[in-house]
Amino acid sequence: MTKLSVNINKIATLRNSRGGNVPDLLKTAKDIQDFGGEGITIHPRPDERHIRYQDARDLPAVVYTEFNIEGNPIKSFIDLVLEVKPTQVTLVPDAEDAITSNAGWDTIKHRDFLIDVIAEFKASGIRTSIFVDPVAKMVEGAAKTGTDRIELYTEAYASAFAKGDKSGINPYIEAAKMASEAKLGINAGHDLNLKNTAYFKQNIPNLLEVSIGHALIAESLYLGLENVVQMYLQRLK
Ligand SMILES: CC(=O)[C@@H](O)[C@H](O)COP(=O)(O)O
Ligand SMILES: NCC(=O)COP(=O)(O)O
Repeated sequence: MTKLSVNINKIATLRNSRGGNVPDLLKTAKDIQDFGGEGITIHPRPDERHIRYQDARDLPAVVYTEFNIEGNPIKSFIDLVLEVKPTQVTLVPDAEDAITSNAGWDTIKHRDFLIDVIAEFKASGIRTSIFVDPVAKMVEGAAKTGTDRIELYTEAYASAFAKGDKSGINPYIEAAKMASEAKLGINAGHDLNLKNTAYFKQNIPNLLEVSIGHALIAESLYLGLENVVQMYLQRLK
């Protein structure tokens, strides 16, 4: 069983673009779960361009499924996660100015740092996951950090799939096998969408969770557009 955790960063992007509270992030999180979503993911970035730290504090009041907070474990992020105590924290090594996450951890270079941070989160009862590329050495390194899970960074798979190249799944199959042997749980995310998610799931049997945001929100716009245009036309008759 693979859980769908919906990343709501883009709802916050839209809200912040106008000030005010439209769309309402908390209501959206509640509705997503009422519609069957099995988790809510947020990725507060240091510049708070979409999710604000206050959103992370407010969301537990409405999140009744799994709450996953992703981010680079700088001090303010660590303090926030320890205060909010989500179900899971996913550590992502992104630079402050990155447009989006663009690489997994070097789990060899940063092993000691990861060991310390992961121990701190686990001592607070928070499940840990670390974002990694599907590279054998990085999965091996992850297993030595004490993390509960890894999140496989799926951008390379998604980009190959979009070009019709299904062999992009192969490194993920190998990485997932290694992770399972090392008793690591497997999550995945980044650029998954309605076209490429089923094939990924079919090939990664132990996939515990996917977090999907950018495409899911864009697809929701496309799939809802006809209905809403028609509703406006009704009001203008
Ligand atoms: C960790 C990851 O894969 C990202 O996809 C991220 O959570 C999305 O962040 P943005 O919404 O800021 O692009
Ligand atoms: N961890 C990945 C995530 O939360 C969403 O990534 P994306 O679907 O916005 O690319």
